[in-house]
Amino acid sequence: MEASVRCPANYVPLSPISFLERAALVYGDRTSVVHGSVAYTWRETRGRCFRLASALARLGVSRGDVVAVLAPNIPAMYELQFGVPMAGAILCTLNTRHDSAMVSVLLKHCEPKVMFVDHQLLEVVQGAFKLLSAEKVKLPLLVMISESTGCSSAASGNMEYESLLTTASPQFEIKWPADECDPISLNYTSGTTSRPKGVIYSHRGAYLNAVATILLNDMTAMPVYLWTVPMFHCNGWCLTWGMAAQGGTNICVRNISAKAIFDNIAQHRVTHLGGAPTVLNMIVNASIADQKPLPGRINVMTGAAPPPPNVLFKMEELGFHVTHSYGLTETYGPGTVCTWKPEWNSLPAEERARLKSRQGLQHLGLEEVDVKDPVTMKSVPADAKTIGEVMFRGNTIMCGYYKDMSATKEAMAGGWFRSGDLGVRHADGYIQLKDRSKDIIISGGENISTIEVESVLFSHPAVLEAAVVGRPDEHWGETPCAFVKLKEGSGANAEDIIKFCRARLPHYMAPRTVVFEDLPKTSTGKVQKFVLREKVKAMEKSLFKISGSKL
Ligand SMILES: Nc1ncnc2c1ncn2[C@@H]1O[C@H](COP(=O)(O)OP(=O)(O)OP(=O)(O)O)[C@@H](O)[C@H]1O
Repeated sequence: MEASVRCPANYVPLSPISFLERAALVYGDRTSVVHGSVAYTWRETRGRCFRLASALARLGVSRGDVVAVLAPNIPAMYELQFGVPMAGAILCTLNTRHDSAMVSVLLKHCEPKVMFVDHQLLEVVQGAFKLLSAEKVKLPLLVMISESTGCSSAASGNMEYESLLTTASPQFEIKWPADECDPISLNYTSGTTSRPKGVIYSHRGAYLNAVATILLNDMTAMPVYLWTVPMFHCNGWCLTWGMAAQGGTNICVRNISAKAIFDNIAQHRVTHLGGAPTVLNMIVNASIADQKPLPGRINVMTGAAPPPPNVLFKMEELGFHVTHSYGLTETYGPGTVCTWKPEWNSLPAEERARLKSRQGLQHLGLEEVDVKDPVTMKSVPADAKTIGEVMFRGNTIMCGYYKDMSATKEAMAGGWFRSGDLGVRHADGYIQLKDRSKDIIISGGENISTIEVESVLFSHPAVLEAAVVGRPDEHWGETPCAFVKLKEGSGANAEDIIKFCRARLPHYMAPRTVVFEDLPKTSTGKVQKFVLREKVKAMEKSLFKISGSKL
């Protein structure tokens, strides 16, 4: 329209760096980060991030460079989420469970200029550097993060985080993104189904997803957030930035256990936390000695894997308010939310848990989530039965896979981001995941949702954890094979478990084989089903098979 202008007065590229600037003004004296006996205010956190950015500039980091970090949820890890983008650089947070070989592969791919490493993970990085040196790959500058503040690590010959901050200038001019679509971070996928892919996030997407995640979490101002989600995973589902937006307090914990969760909730009067269903499972199976009464309302956001209804039910029994969200690294973490409707409160508890285990609809940052036939691109009918691929479209979809244009184009073909997840749509519009396309079992021409079978297994009183994969079968193609970890002291056998499932599922969906053992998981709480499938093949002859059982 005439006289409508775009100028600095009415247009500023979106960036979550602005959350920190505002937090230091609005919440300056309030506690920003707590880790053991260490605590900072928002003014101090901003000051430390300035020093970090100016130290990075002194080390030669400039716009567009990658800075990597391998560290658990500690204050330095939080500060890097702001300090690195303030220097104009791109933060690459690596998974703390990776070994030297995987770290070396990822470092070779992302070519960081500087690498920060927690002192407990130094050996992993040293191993990775050795491998890179053997390949004559240029190594990044290494900065070690020590446990105690201000200590020097001259002995190891590396720079040290606190010393770097102490000697850095507190003055720094933030290198704001020239364009809001400039990259802010590089996140590798969990590697559940294949080799991790490098997902590029923009300042704009990070800003929008942080705001959407705050809203879906019911986060009002000044929440107290317990960090049970790794900050390396999708920048802590974008809440590293979101906590600054709301002037919250970040409670950092190096190692997560049920005891640590209950202790920190009580000590800091935690209002929010998040976690994959494995974390929820840890909470509901906590020993009586580890449990403590909840000091008030606690909102828990779960996602990253399908939450079994039985686990949701037990969380509710303990008094937690769980919000279920679903997404991928490619959607900046949370992408949908199972928005809770007040009229559901009066339903029986099992029904409430069943409704909540659905993945819901897009959050505010996305335009649309749909379940489509991947070939015709037609939406499936909302009949809760027809399976299609879950696809997304909107402003919080990744910019692309780093250095992989063909994978980027393939993932976004047809104007939608293709998740590789299979789902259905219910009559009320909510979507529900049935499986990953790589995990679904096809038995005698019927699709078997491993998520559905696992939900039943989780409701068995003796089962602590369960995962189902297809076992090759000459006649049926595949039959379900359950890997089960039992609760301590419980004595269920394979026959009990198969009978239990047969009483609750169509016969063909019930496992025909049960293997008792620990489940291999990624550090983001997903079961590595490809490992289980390999085991099924390798153990083919020695597996327990219920004698005479027929589909
Ligand atoms: N709420 C949820 N319910 C069911 N599954 C979920 C939920 N949230 C996430 N997931 C699963 O996690 C996947 C996304 O995981 P992530 O991006 O961390 O990497 P990955 O897919 O596990 O790794 P890779 O792509 O390297 O195999 C989704 O595609 C989906 O299968």
